[in-house]
Amino acid sequence: MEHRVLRELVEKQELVDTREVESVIATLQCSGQKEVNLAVKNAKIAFKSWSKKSGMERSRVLLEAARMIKEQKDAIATMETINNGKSLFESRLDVDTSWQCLEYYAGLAASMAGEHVQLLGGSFGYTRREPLGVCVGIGAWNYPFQIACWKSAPALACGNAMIFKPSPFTPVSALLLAEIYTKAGMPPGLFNVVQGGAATGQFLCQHPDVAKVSFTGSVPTGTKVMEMSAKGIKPVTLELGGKSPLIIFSDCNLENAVKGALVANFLTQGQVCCNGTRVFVQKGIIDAFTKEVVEQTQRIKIGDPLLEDTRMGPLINAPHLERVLGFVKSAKEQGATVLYGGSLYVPTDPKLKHGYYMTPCILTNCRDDMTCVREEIFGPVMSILSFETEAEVLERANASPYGLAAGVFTRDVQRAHRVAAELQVGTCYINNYNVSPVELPFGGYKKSGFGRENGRVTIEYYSQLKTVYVEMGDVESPFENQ
Ligand SMILES: NC(=O)C1=CN([C@@H]2O[C@H](COP(=O)(O)OP(=O)(O)OC[C@H]3O[C@@H](n4cnc5c(N)ncnc54)[C@H](O)[C@@H]3O)[C@@H](O)[C@H]2O)C=CC1
Ligand SMILES: NCCCC(=O)O
Repeated sequence: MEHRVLRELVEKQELVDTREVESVIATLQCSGQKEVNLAVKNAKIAFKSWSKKSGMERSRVLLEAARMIKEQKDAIATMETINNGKSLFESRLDVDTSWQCLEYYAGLAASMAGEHVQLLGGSFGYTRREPLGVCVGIGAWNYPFQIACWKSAPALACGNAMIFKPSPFTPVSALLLAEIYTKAGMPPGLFNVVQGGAATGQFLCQHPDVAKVSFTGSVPTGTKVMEMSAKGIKPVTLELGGKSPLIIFSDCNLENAVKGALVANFLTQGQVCCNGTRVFVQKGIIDAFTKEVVEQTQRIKIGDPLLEDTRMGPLINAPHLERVLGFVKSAKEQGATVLYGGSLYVPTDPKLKHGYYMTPCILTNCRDDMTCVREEIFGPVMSILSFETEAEVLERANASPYGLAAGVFTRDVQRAHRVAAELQVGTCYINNYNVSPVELPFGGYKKSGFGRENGRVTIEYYSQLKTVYVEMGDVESPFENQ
């Protein structure tokens, strides 16, 4: 189905049938080498005119696109829910952080500047911050629209062109973004969407005219993307997986800590890279905390994600559901206690009965060496671990190959900052979790990747610095009068 048609159906609310489990919402063709070459060729042409525009001109187009996204928020969110399965409530939040990202980089587009340096004898130098060229964005399936915006907004603001490949599991919403960008005034070809899986991704990474790759996905695929990019000496941004710790001290505000733990584990059915799935709770409050967490988790409304009061929809697909349930099974085998959930969920609505639903899971009696505590599950499974001292919990929290995020709940302000400084992670939340204001950089340490999305610093990842030396005197040559 052509995407314009799909969007019109959403606007007219004629997509009711997509609530039928396993119904086809769109059929799209994979892009092969030929289509990738064409996309790169068109992007190169568009780059020529776009990169010559002033920052203010680029800013106006991005602001118009942000306005259109805001205006079409409900239609885009509905599409995203159909695309991914997350609740409509959450899709709306994703659309908000998407237009906010465009607005933010529109604001920075005109401020891209170099510096002026005075040198001996009146000579001077200056630097110019210049775009890279044709950038590639490769996205995961958990935040399809948001990832497309978080990658394209800074790239385009800096004067680059972008070719974006969404995950083949969620191919639709990036197309809406392409339409919006074009209507907002971007030259055709400046933001291209190509569809496909690993092969298409490889064509993109290996293309000699691609200047940079920004990737969101798993560590094994990120490794391959980096290898391919290394062959072409291309810079990469890697937003990879995680197994983040959430540390709850006994002096915390318990009510907030419980809410934080749910937000850290159950958004988007737990399929969030930065989730705080290793929940370390200080011994004195572990019983009170666990009781309240279980009570609140039991109340999460699971079901049709298009309904206003649903907070948990289905997982992305059947193999992934099986994989997540497999982690729960192995946790039990290794001695963990399933205090709540962790099983297949069959909604009462007969249309949903074959959906990929599961109940959110709380595991206790966990040890650091268990698979559920060491490996990224990417599903709604929270492991609760007990600790006694700050030094002990820091050592255990950092004992992971990942370093995407962490959280700490405490009323002791000095401890909060001390712990944040010691945690080996790219983002640390104090007394909250999983809030992603676009003004703040987001990205990982260790195997969770490098480079950043959002924040002012991302301008540096989508531009390069040229130094210009200006001689105000004569050339002094060592070869003169020899
Ligand atoms: N740090 C972050 O910001 C985020 C990280 N993730 C991580 O992503 C994973 C889940 O997402 P998935 O889509 O399953 O990851 P994935 O690594 O399987 O796929 C990600 C993207 O790479 C493409 N791809 C697959 N093989 C490729 C290859 N050889 N060359 C180039 N591209 C290729 C896929 O088609 C998809 O678009 C989890 O591990 C999660 O932690 C997910 C979202 C955000
Ligand atoms: N809004 C949080 C982004 C995290 C992720 O892409 O998984």
